[in-house]
This record gives sequence, structure tokens and C-alpha cells, in this order.
Amino acid sequence: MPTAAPEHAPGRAEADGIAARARALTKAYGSGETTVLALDAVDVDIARGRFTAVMGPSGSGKSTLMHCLAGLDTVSAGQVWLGDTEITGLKERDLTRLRRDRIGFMFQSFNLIPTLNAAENITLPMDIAGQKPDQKWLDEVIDTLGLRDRLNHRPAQLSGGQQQRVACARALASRPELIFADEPTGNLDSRAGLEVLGFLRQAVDNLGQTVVMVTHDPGAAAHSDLVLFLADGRIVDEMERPTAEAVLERMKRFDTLRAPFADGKGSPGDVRPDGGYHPDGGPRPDASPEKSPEGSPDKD
Ligand SMILES: Nc1ncnc2c1ncn2[C@@H]1O[C@H](COP(=O)(O)OP(=O)(O)OP(=O)(O)O)[C@@H](O)[C@H]1O
Repeated sequence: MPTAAPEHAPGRAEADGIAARARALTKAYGSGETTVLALDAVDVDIARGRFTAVMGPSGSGKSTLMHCLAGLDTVSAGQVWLGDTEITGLKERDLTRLRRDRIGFMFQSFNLIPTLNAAENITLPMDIAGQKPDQKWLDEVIDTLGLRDRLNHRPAQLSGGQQQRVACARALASRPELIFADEPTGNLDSRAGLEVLGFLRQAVDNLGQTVVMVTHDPGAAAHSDLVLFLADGRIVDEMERPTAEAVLERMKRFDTLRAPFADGKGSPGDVRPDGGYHPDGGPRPDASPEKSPEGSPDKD
């Protein structure tokens, strides 16, 4: 992934409030001696109309944070709000509806339905919910993402980048309050990845959307307005108007703290030739769970 991100203006609704909020958010897995504290009393505000990236070493709690903020996972303690709605304590049925109606999702694997064309994939969540898309908004999304001449194509007839653009349009179609993107460029080559990041940027700048993106790639994070750094289940740092170089430097400090690499066999913060970064120094196995496309994935 090329590291240079274009200069961008902050999202247009920058000072327009908080899209999601967590207080003392704690998530533990397991019990007794085997308990893993994935999130340790996290306080976070996700600003509306901005593009926030979440970074941190493997196992630092990024996915758990995203899942708890999106109501995909229960919390062990603390509170989470989407807008003014406290989602901690909601029944599963209400959570499913809230996710469907108010949150858009993008995942590393695009999760498109192979038998449906692009247009049908884009509106599928709304069709399932029995909602009629706002055609003017949908047209704006389709044109912003450059999908107008691809609407009749099925996923197999589209490139990876085009498929992710369809997934992006699907996430945007209902004009959600918040879009969560989990490694959205993880399966794309650097050019397609850059394109998708550019569209997410446009969704924020031109369409007033709010995006939270989990990524391992400093080049991807550089497209955001703000990077939150997680380590051991806590937000330990943040960076406004990030550059890939600054994010990379910050990430290297985690590696230095974690493990001395005295054997000279490479550091955990290796930068790939394309500028992409893997905290393990090698390609990241695709461990993202399969999610259903309707914005209410089942937690496995
Ligand atoms: N279902 C689970 N059961 C037990 N432990 C879990 C579960 N899910 C996550 N964990 C643990 O919680 C911690 C945080 O995991 P999480 O997946 O949120 O990290 P991450 O920063 O997203 O990691 P990566 O970058 O490798 O995807 C890790 O120690 C992980 O092993």
C-alpha cells in the first residue's frame, strides 16, 4: 500500500457531536485463570462526520472494540452508546434492528451474494428490512463510488476493488449513522486498496458519513482524520491528521516495547515493499470471521 495519503479537509460535520461513545468498556473472555481481558475500561468518543482509524498490535483488542461498539458482542462491564441510544443492555432483537437500521459494515472479505448483481447486493439489507432506499441518496452513493456502469454485473464479473466498492455502497445505502470497516483493504492489491480508502474518505468529506476503520496498515490509517492506538485492551495514544510515516513510527514503538529482536532475523515491524505493514513481520492470515451481509452478522 503506498504510504502517501492525499491532503484532505476534515469531515464536513466535524463538530457535529458524537456518533458512538463508550465508558469504562470492559470485555473479558473466559474465566478464572484463563481470563483474557480484551478491553480494559476503555473510554472513547467517536466523532460524527469524521474518519477514525483503530490500530494496535495483534491481540490488542481492535476487533473486540469494534464489535462492542457495533453491538456485535456483549460487554463484560461498562456502557456503549450509539448516538443517544445506550446499546449495552439491549435485547438481541433490538440490537439486530439497531445494527440493521443505523450501522453499516464492511469486512475484509466482501461478503457479496454471488447470485445477485451489484445493484441487488447494494440494496439487499434494505430489501430484507422492507425499507425503500432513498433513490437520490443511492444515486449519489453509486456515482461517488463509480459503480453506475457495473450495476448489472454479478460479483464474479467484478474485480476485487469493484467488489469492495459494492460492499462500501451497501454499507452506505441506508445512510447509516456509523460505518464500521474491519480491514477493508486487507484483500485488495495496493491500487484497489487506495481506491477504496479514497471512497471512504469521500463518504466522510462529501457525504457527511462517519467511518471507523480497523487496520494494520499505516498507509490506510493515513487516510483517516484520527488514529486511536490500542495496546493490551487500552487506548494508549491517538494521532490527529496522521501520516503513514508517523503511524509507522508509533507502531514500531509497540514492537520495541514487546520484544527485543537481537537475533537479527527481522523485526516484528517489517514494512513490506509496497509500504504495507504487518506487526508480525509477515502476511497476516485472514482470520476475519464470515459475517452476513445484512449488517447484522452472527457472532460466532
Ligand atoms: N472469542 C474469544 N475468546 C477468547 N479470547 C478472545 C476471543 N476473541 C478475542 N480474544 C482475545 O482477546 C484479545 C483481543 O483480541 P482482538 O481480536 O480484539 O485483537 P485485535 O487487536 O483485533 O487482533 P488482530 O490484530 O490480531 O486481529 C486477544 O488476546 C484475543 O486472543
